[in-house]
Amino acid sequence: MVVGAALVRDGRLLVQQRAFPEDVAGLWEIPGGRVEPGETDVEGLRRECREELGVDVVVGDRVGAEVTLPNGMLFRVYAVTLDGAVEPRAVEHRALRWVTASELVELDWLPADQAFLPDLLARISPE
Ligand SMILES: Nc1nc2c([nH]c(=O)n2[C@H]2C[C@H](O)[C@@H](COP(=O)(O)OP(=O)(O)OP(=O)(O)O)O2)c(=O)[nH]1
Repeated sequence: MVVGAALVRDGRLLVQQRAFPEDVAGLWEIPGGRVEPGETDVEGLRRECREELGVDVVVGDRVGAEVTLPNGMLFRVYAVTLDGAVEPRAVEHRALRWVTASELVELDWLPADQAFLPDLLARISPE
């Protein structure tokens, strides 16, 4: 299971640019990662947000449908909010951006993410 965070603030979604592995470096994704054995989705997503962004989050409702990744893993997205005043920073990634709806559709996304872009767009207030 892979979990992803849909973090929207002031009508913008937080996205991050992968630095590795080489075949996907430069592509954009939402924060998250693999759920470890013994973790719930919520625990895994909170851990990944601490590791990748250096922030605590509150995990809310599911966003969109589950997607099957090319490696066979399931990918689930959850709405999250920041828990505290710490600003997210790119710990493991090349860059972070808060994007509007029109910027979101222009990014080079990891291929699997195309499936839930409409659900992410629906979470961003119209410009
Ligand atoms: N975090 C994240 N992973 C995604 C997205 N879309 C997508 O296909 N993936 C895939 C890439 C990887 O195969 C898998 C999770 O990758 P990851 O590198 O973030 O997870 P992780 O931190 O647990 O990885 P690892 O270093 O332990 O291998 O999910 C996305 O939007 N966000």
